[in-house]
Amino acid sequence: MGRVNLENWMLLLNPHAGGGRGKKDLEQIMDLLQKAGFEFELFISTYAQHAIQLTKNGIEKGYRRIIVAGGDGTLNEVANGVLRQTVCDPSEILIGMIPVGTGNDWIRTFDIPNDYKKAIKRIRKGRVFWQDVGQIRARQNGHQELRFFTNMAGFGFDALVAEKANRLKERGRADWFVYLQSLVSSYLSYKTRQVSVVVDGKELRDLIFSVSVGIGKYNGGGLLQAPNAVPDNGLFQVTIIHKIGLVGILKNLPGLFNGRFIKDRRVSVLQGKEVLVESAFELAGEADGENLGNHRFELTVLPKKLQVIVGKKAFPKSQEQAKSEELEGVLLD
Ligand SMILES: Nc1ncnc2c1ncn2[C@@H]1O[C@H](COP(=O)(O)OP(=O)(O)OP(=O)(O)O)[C@@H](O)[C@H]1O
Repeated sequence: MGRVNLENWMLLLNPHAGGGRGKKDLEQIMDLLQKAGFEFELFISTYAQHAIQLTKNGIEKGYRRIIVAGGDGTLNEVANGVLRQTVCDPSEILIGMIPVGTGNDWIRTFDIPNDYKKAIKRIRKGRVFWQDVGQIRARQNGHQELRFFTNMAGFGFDALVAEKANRLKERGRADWFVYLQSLVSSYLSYKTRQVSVVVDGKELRDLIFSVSVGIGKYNGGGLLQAPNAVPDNGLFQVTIIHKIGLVGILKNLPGLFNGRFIKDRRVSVLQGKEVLVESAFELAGEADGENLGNHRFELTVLPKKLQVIVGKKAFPKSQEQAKSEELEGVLLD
């Protein structure tokens, strides 16, 4: 027996996710959801950022439960739709995730399996978590952009890798090597910049290779860039990699997969509610793998802003989580 209410879901699918896997697997996903007893209406994104508008439309129609079938970028757009709409309080919306993407980094922190059937089982179980959301104000070509993110934002090298990976994805590539290839080619073209990072008022100014600001722990298709991030503690984990050479990067590669790289002397780890990343030079930025901005980024954490369905092993049970589970009743029968 499922614990979640199975009626009135919107299924928002990105056909482009996972290099076209969304389109290819649409029938299979719908079939599995029907077999699991879900009643849903299908919404398909037809262009980049369309899922923001589709989410707003669905909420206007009365939907309060959303299944996202896509990758981190699709979840990002849905979160932006939920937080920008004005019909209801965002806390009324429940989000479940079926991973169809390439990197699928959000699910790694939140214990959602890659297998569709198992992911749907998790949604049926309906274990609710109130996750923090990042708000980012970026300046690009003189105008301000406002974007929310659910997993991680990256600046400098990180963002260049995301930019190159997105270009490869646009050409239909969706394997893990997309990130590896982007990593290598980014290194060859990247210039370390003088960057100022201000975390809760304290400034660090240095030649910086990359800055990651995490709510979740993983980025770039499984790299543990913010190993100590706790997604409901109201704090970003900020990982700064200072100037580093190729030998240093290669030495730290295994550590990027298990989080040990943060012990390197060229790495600083900070925590805070507000982060400002700024450079006089062009500095690439990304949030949940989507590119944005190029000079100045203001980030603010919005504590426990989004209600998502997670797996049991998402993290050790904190007091906050126990409290959030009490609130589950709101969305149950
Ligand atoms: N119909 C569409 N055609 C082209 N692009 C689309 C369409 N619908 C959505 N998009 C765009 O697809 C991009 C990639 O989506 P998403 O991030 O979900 O998948 P992914 O990149 O394969 O996975 P991940 O981010 O987990 O690596 C998003 O930037 C989104 O704006």
